[in-house]
Amino acid sequence: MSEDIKHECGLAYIRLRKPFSFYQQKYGAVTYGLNKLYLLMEKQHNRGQDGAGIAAVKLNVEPGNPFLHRMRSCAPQPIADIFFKIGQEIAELEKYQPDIKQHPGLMKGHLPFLGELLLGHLRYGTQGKNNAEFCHPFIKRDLMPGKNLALAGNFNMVNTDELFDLINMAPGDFQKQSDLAAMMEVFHHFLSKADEEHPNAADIIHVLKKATPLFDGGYSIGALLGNGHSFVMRDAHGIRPAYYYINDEVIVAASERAAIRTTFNVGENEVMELMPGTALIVDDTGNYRIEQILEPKERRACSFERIYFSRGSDEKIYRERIALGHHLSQTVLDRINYDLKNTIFSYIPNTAEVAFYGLVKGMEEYLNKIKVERILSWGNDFTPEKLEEMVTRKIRQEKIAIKDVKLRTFITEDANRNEMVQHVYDVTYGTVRRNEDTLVVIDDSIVRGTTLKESIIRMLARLQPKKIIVVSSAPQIRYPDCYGIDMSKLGDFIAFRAAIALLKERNMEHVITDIQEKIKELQRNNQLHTENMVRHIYKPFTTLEISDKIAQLITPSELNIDVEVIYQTIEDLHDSCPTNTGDWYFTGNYPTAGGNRVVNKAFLNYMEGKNVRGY
Ligand SMILES: NC(=O)CC[C@H](N)C(=O)O
Repeated sequence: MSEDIKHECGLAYIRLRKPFSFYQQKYGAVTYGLNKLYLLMEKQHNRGQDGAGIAAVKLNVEPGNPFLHRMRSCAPQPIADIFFKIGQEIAELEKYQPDIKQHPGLMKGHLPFLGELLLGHLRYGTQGKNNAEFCHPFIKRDLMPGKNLALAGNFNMVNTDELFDLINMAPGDFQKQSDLAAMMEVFHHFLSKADEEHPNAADIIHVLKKATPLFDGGYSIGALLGNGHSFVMRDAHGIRPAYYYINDEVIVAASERAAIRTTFNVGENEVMELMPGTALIVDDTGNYRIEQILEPKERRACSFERIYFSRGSDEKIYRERIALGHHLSQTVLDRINYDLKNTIFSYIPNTAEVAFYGLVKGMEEYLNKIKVERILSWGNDFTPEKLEEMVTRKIRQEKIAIKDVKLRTFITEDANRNEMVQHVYDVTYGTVRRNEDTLVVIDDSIVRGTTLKESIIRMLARLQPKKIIVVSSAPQIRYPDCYGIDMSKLGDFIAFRAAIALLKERNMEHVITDIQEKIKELQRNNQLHTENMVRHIYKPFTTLEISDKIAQLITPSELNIDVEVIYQTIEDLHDSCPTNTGDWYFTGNYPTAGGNRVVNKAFLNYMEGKNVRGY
């Protein structure tokens, strides 16, 4: 990936079903649960690097003793920071009682985070600031254990303000900025009512059925209650991912299947997908149920999870990324006029590597077909040399682009800055034959196109290829995300800028102002949610015209080199990733009503020069 899309948040939930002595005896570690939580979080660290947090609830604590603990960190390595602190606490205990780890009961009493219920979170903020205060889990304390709540999730709400209104609450300055705060208040509102009806035994299903219909957004959330109950739930469209694994000893849930597999060393089919609209609910005795809370709606699981966010070590995701690359091979062959001798294939490190293998596989299939055809056409007319030359022909693949460590340039604003910025990537010299070879490089998506322009294209041009073709394994990103990816400003998207540039070139600027007027009218009538007006910006053009404009925009003006861009088609995306059909950032088809509101608002913000998110 040439530029950071702020990923998704990551969720990690563990419920220990046995007493601590069990884990101490079986695994020699009273901290078994915490160790697993650490692994489960670390294996998903790609999902959020603004900060991390954990919460723990202890079961059967004597009244008067604390049972809910939480720690959050925004340190550069937040997960390590949290668990290092816990390690220090253990070391401190051992200083005075060297064999305390042999006494599970004592450990539980002394170590705050040694709880049977554990919740971990990795954050990339989509609302509020990126400091520790906004890191999950949020907690709500109460004298009644059943009204204590720790909440964390991977989500973005598009109706944060409305949520406070719906429960008749005036949010404070901090709360206003946070969708998690809004969600917390909604849950707590219904939880408190239910707790009053059934003290310390609120019916979670009832609470979820009351609270979740109010949420407009994509979400997977985890919660611990002070009385030892807990749940994990996923939105009705399945926009955000959630998986779980259950055995006699533990109940586990996380955002990524591969993280659970690795942490608990279990098979693909042992880890289940938490289906859209359902909740995994665990009571204070460790019994669980999967309950359909919301009627499942059309499945629109986020396709970016497969293209880029989730780790490619998942066996299905790996195959899907291969398919993404493979689907592009025919278009690439056409573009290079089937001239494989003079074409070099490469990729932008590191996430595009798997799609690259898929692309190369497609090329190999073509080459093998040609080899067979040629050899057959020779009949008996060949020499060993001729045959050898033919069978040893290969697709030329090189590691050309190299991602360097982040260059924190000390020069920020002067002319030298561009010179510095281009060194974010480097190239391998001596791979390309000057003015003869075409370079094909695949990336998983192009959002702003700035890194491509400022660094990658400039660097690749130093090798003096005849042509550079940039291939994107994702389709054109045309519309903002509002369900958990921090990609919300229209003016940032190179596809949007290309469409605007084309409108201007062709004297069609009236389209832009017409749309603005129509959106304003919708706004006046409270109808912003009814239609995605930004679609009309792209309508006059074919996808190819926009791709060509993008190619121009990412070519630095001083470079005298031919640059082309090829994008994945929507159809091939769906064919490659059949279970994750969520594609609103490519098509503008938002699964929830709030989506249209966000995209229309994003357009107004763009027109008014406001650099703020559309939700
Ligand atoms: N990426 C996410 O899932 C973000 C979660 C939440 N909206 C926050 O900003 O904290």
